[in-house]
Amino acid sequence: MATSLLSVDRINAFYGDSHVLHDVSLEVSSGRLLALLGRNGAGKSTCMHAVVGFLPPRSGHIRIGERELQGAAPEAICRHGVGFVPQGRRIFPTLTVYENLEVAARRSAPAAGAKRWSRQDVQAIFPRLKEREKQVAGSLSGGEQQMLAVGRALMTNPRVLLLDEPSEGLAPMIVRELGNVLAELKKEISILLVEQNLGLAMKLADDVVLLNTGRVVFAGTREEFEQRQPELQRHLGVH
Ligand SMILES: Nc1ncnc2c1ncn2[C@@H]1O[C@H](COP(=O)(O)OP(=O)(O)OP(=O)(O)O)[C@@H](O)[C@H]1O
Repeated sequence: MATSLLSVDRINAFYGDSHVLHDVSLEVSSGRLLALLGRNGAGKSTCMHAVVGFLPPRSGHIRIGERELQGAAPEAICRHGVGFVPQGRRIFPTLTVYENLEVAARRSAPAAGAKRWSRQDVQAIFPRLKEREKQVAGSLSGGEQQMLAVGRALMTNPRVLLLDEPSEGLAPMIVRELGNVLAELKKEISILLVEQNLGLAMKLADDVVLLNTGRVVFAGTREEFEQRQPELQRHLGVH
């Protein structure tokens, strides 16, 4: 049986008085990719923001391995091995690809169980980033910028990688290319993926959690999800 790496256990999160996540639980197992699905506004990004410490939940637990993350600051959560690629790819547009990767590098020892990533390791997964090494990041295509954003997160030596809608705004051909490199990447690291593109999510997912208005309406393997897809379709956006 796969061992749990990132565990989100019955969290409740609020924006002011607005209760957005209701007893949400999920487990990212070691070596697996979990796709977190749901319509616009279902609470997927909020769930990621809860994990990385931007919106600490009011109740529940978040653990990586044995370590409790609930209540920890975002820097500490990152140091304990949670890498985050937010929606909209935060890269430094005026720095080169090389510089973007190097400034993200963590010099301290990786968290227990994490790999130390070098720029060369990242470029082996994303050969485009080798070809474009000297180019300023702002001049890259959308797909390349997304790869760079993922590469920057890898340079922090995460144990688990959180990707928030990596395909957003990319042309279908580029999404296919991104899907191929993410398929390679998932051999190296456990991933929590938020994705509106169901085709991409199904190509990559081992496990699926489906949210509707901040509540889990399905949790299981991709195969179980696909079997129940006709009845679950109403909880998905039209993509
Ligand atoms: N900063 C905020 N302040 C108040 N409410 C917010 C804030 N951010 C999100 N919400 C609300 O929280 C709920 C969940 O939003 P969230 O962004 O997590 O959904 P999502 O599933 O990621 O959707 P999307 O695909 O549109 O990003 C929505 O009702 C949204 O309007």
